[in-house]
Amino acid sequence: MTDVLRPRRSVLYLPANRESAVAKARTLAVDCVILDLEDAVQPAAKDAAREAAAAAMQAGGWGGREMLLRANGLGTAWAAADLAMAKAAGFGAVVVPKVDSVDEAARAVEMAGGLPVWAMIETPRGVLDAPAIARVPGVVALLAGMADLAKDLRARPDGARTPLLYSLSAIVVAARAAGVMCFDGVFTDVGDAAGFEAEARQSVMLGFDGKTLIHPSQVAACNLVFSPSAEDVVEAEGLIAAYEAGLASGVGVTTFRGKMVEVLHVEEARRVLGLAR
Ligand SMILES: CC(C)(COP(=O)(O)OP(=O)(O)OC[C@H]1O[C@@H](n2cnc3c(N)ncnc32)[C@H](O)[C@@H]1OP(=O)(O)O)[C@@H](O)C(=O)NCCC(=O)NCCSC(=O)C[C@H](O)C(=O)O
Ligand SMILES: [Mg+2]
Repeated sequence: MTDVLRPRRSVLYLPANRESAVAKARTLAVDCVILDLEDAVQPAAKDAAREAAAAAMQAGGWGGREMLLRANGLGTAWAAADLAMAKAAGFGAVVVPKVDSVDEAARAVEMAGGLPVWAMIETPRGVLDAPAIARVPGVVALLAGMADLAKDLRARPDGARTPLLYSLSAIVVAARAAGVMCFDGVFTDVGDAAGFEAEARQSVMLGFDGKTLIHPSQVAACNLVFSPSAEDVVEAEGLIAAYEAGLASGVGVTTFRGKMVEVLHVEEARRVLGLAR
């Protein structure tokens, strides 16, 4: 069972075998850490990286950060050992790349041995099957992999990610329909702070719960953009108070700051307050 009100704004990837990054991640204000064994680790280093990931977990020092392992794809020779280690070493969940179908999602859940699965949607087929993948019991989140997806689509994303918007929204719709979480893909230009912030704001607008990151410089902006602001909290409290005043006077619909308020707005306002807390 996943705690839906636990903030998961910033989800940082790092190569499991890069010692300086592992040490740095323990000091960063990230909500989730993904030790990567897949694309950030070259084939010859896979076994050593798996050992490094286990050692990093056993050494501790991760505080309240949620710890995930990104395993290699299920079709590889490394996946079974990756997932067995994740369970044995005490990771909180596993990220499974390139999940293409319901069958593959079900296999991931089985191989994860009870650990929650965050399924990566990063192939055209994965996008089309995302609604069914998200409903597989044991899958608790969809993770957008927009670099792989753009490659497979032969898309050339602009600053507004125009050719990817269909897929990004499809991932959010699939996740929300199934009641699981969803996280946006990475922004690869680590030197472009303004570009990162703009993309993170677009993630929020699309409905994602958080964003995956690749560099410490992206953490603070991500947390800020995905946190309810002080104004959001004041707005939510005012809206709930207005709705409750309406109920007390016998009406189920009222206005707040000139806009209609119904129970659905109150539900969203309560979610915002829960997150802010
Ligand atoms: C992108 C990087 C390769 C850049 O590396 P580098 O230029 O060496 O970074 P810096 O010199 O600026 O690093 C400064 C210090 O910060 C630490 N660091 C860097 N990145 C991280 C990180 N991700 N987490 C924690 N700490 C980090 C460095 O170790 C330096 O520390 P120190 O020496 O003590 O000062 C690099 O940032 C990187 O490797 N990022 C993560 C790459 C990764 O994990 N990729 C896989 C996931 S993304 C993906 O696969 C896409 C997806 O699947 C899709 O299809 O879209
Ligand atoms: Mg990928």
